[in-house]
Amino acid sequence: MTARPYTTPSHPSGKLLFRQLFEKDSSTYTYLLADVSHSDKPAVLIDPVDKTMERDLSLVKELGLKLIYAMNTHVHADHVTGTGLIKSKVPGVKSVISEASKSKADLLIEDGDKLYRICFGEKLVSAFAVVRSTPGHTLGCVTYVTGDGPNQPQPRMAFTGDALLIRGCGRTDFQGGSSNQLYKSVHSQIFTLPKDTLIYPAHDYKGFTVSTVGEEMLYNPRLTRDEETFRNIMENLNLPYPKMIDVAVPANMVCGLQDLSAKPVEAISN
Ligand SMILES: N[C@@H](CCC(=O)N[C@@H](CSS)C(=O)NCC(=O)O)C(=O)O
Ligand SMILES: [Fe+2]
Repeated sequence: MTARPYTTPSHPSGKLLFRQLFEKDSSTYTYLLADVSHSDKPAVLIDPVDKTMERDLSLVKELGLKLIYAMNTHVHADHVTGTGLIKSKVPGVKSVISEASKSKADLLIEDGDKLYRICFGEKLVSAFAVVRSTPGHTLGCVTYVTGDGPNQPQPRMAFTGDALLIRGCGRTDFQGGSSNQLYKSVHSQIFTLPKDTLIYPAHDYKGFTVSTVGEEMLYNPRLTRDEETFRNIMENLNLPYPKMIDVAVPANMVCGLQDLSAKPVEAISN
């Protein structure tokens, strides 16, 4: 599977490489970010999917990047995360998820944490992303924000997982979901970001690729409403449960499949 050609521009800053990748069965977006201003080219994957792990790792290899983190925005219910398989293929990669998710991972992050790019041995140079806690779709949902602070690669991007979708939002009817909490999270943690912050969600079911905070504050049909109307909307979505929920949630509580007998990434053919 290849990336959608129209969704994979390089980042305009020239220093932060950016790719938006798509997994069609679950309509999931995976994001590849890399700091290409340094020869190590440290990189992270946000919300990789097990099915597209080989595609993603091939891209990392082709671009000469050094993958350091395989990050999850939350415990996904509709697909198995690729973070476990990635760890088994690329030694040294750390899996990341929130402490509040009650999952297992190498790094358990919480609100305000910064994920660093690491160059020159162990020297911490600059933050890749700052964590904002955005529960409501699940208890442990987080949003990763890049470019939020001085000397950070611009523009500012918010990887919102399922908390905020383009012209929509994540459902709140399982995994500790709460419409009141989601409403509060989006308004206090996402809509307070500068209006030109780019919104990159974990899913899209309508053909959208990117939005902005300002655009969603004006046009999101759910989150622009008052809290009671929002609760009514969420209580009446009547969505069927995700087909893979019984497989995906237990697997994702340990950051996905961990096939330790897998071949190293160098052995993956294109
Ligand atoms: N049909 C899909 C699952 C679709 C779904 O429930 N999507 C979730 C995000 S994945 S947990 C959601 O929150 N959707 C919100 C919406 O308004 O659609 C499947 O069977 O996998
Ligand atoms: Fe989800």
